[in-house]
Amino acid sequence: MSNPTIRVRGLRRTYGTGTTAYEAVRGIDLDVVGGTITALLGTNGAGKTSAMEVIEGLHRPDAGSVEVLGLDPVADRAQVRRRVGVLLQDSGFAGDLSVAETLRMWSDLITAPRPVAEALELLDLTHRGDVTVRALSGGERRRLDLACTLLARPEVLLLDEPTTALDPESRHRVWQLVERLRDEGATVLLTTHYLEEAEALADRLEIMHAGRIVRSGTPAEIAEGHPSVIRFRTPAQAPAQWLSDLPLRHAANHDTTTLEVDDLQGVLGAVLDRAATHGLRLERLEARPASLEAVFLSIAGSQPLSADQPATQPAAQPEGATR
Ligand SMILES: Nc1ncnc2c1ncn2[C@@H]1O[C@H](COP(=O)(O)OP(=O)(O)OP(=O)(O)O)[C@@H](O)[C@H]1O
Repeated sequence: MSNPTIRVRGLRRTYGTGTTAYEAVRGIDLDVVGGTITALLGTNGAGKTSAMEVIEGLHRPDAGSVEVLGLDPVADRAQVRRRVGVLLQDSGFAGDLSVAETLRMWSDLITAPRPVAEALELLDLTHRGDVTVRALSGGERRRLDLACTLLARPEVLLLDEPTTALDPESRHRVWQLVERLRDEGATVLLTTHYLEEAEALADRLEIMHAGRIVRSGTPAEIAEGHPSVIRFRTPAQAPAQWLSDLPLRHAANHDTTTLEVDDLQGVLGAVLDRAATHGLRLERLEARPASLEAVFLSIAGSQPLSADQPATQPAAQPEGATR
């Protein structure tokens, strides 16, 4: 295999020093092959942004190494900047410039930029070109962020939560755009909290928990071995034990019947046959294959700390509050 476009080995990042030191990234290895999309997923506070910031060259690693396009993102910053597009979680724009002016200002800094009109069109912002940045919605501002990132036609895209704050339609469009850029040859590493999108669109997933990568692989490889789920409203007239001889991993039977199964098609067929035989209507019937959600629940429920970790931990935080 040729060298990966992004190569990370033994990456560690610590905040603070001495007794207040906290190691947010605890030795991760990561390869992103050229022309693919990798999604870095994780529980809240897992260390995704802390790792991305080192890969982006905003911080030096405390240990380990990062190479992007064979270059060191800090030491070779000037070369890396020309070839790598970075989308941070928050970026500052001058609120009183218009959308088109903002893009023109950025494009003046770039050799051979993508035309501003094309960048506006890619992010569905053409009709907002004359609006001041201050007047944009959160989702439009995020799209402007991404438009600025794409001006330089980067070979590598490092995107920290590109679809956060977007409505479902815009999210869908951004994912289509990211896929298209990948198909044109770009290499993409992104973080996201949207598991279904990552599952459907990323070539490879890396799941972080408590500073480490705990699962890696294609979406199918990662979901493998986790149960599929059949769910329906429990029919009032169902005879006792009508499903008890089916090969179920687990069954919960309250107002809603939830069956965890390995053979989704086989068990679903048997359930439908029996419902027909007993004249039962299965309201709100759903059948879902093994999903990342199940993997996530099993990771989030696992012990977060192991013996070799430092004793100092940050105070408990509300969901989503990382800084
Ligand atoms: N500047 C900082 N000083 C101290 N601790 C920090 C700092 N930034 C992040 N942390 C801690 O490092 C850990 C990892 O944070 P990070 O933002 O990298 O996680 P994340 O996976 O991106 O989380 P989320 O999905 O919630 O955005 C968290 O426990 C966070 O509180």
